Amino acid sequence: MTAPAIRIRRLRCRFDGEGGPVDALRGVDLDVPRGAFAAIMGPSGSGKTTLLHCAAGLRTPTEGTVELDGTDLSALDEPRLAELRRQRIGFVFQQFNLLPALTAEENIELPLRLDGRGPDSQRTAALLAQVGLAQRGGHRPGQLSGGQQQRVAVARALVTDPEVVFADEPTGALDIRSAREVLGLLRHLADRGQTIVMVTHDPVAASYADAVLFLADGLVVDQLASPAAAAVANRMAVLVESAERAANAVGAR
Ligand SMILES: Nc1ncnc2c1ncn2[C@@H]1O[C@H](COP(=O)(O)OP(=O)(O)OP(=O)(O)O)[C@@H](O)[C@H]1O
Repeated sequence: MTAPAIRIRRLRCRFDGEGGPVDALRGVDLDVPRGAFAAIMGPSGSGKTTLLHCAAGLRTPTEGTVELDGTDLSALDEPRLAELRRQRIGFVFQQFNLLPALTAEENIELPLRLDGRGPDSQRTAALLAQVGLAQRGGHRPGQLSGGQQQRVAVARALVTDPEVVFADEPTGALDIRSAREVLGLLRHLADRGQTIVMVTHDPVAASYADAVLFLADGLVVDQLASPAAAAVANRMAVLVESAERAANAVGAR
């Protein structure tokens, strides 16, 4: 049996908050098979971003393990971890994070340059075509719509042919139509074998994934396979209500 793209075991992450320690993750187990599109949802503060950052090697967990295609991230020193992030992981951010002075082509090629590799103009052109922007390579981010900028960011995340693309609220800054375009693109990439892990607050966005993982208070509390948006919204409503009840109970003490 081949290793899953991501294998997480007993993951804990504790922060030193102003009011004392905060347990953002309290023992998360998770497998993401290769070529799967997984969505992570949960009430505000449930640990979604912390989980994404630990899985992507951006944050060192307090306890537990993260394996990327069999590589244990905790066994790597910081230079090797940075190399793994550059070569084996793609990241898509809510605010696109494109460099405004660079063209779409130059933004897409940036991860290769940062890794000491020369750009490959054929690959850049193929990626631009794949995200539906074949004619826009010479445009700067300011000359593109939000949806087009996010599609450039997706192409940039793919340029190193990463094992996993992590997306943190990739449609959070987009209008409905652009959001659907970006989600359709992510779905298409997953159908072609790209592993994707996406944090989202939007049940419709989650419905594009193969499975949704629900977090509450630092724990995985539920999963839905082949999720329909209405079922995701119902599950989230219950989780948000119980998180609010718990917060009120703490406040009343
Ligand atoms: N750097 C930090 N220092 C202290 N506490 C933190 C830090 N980062 C996150 N936390 C706390 O850890 C918990 C989980 O945060 P996290 O950002 O992972 O949640 P989230 O589910 O992504 O929330 P949201 O949906 O609001 O973005 C929260 O209680 C948060 O306040």
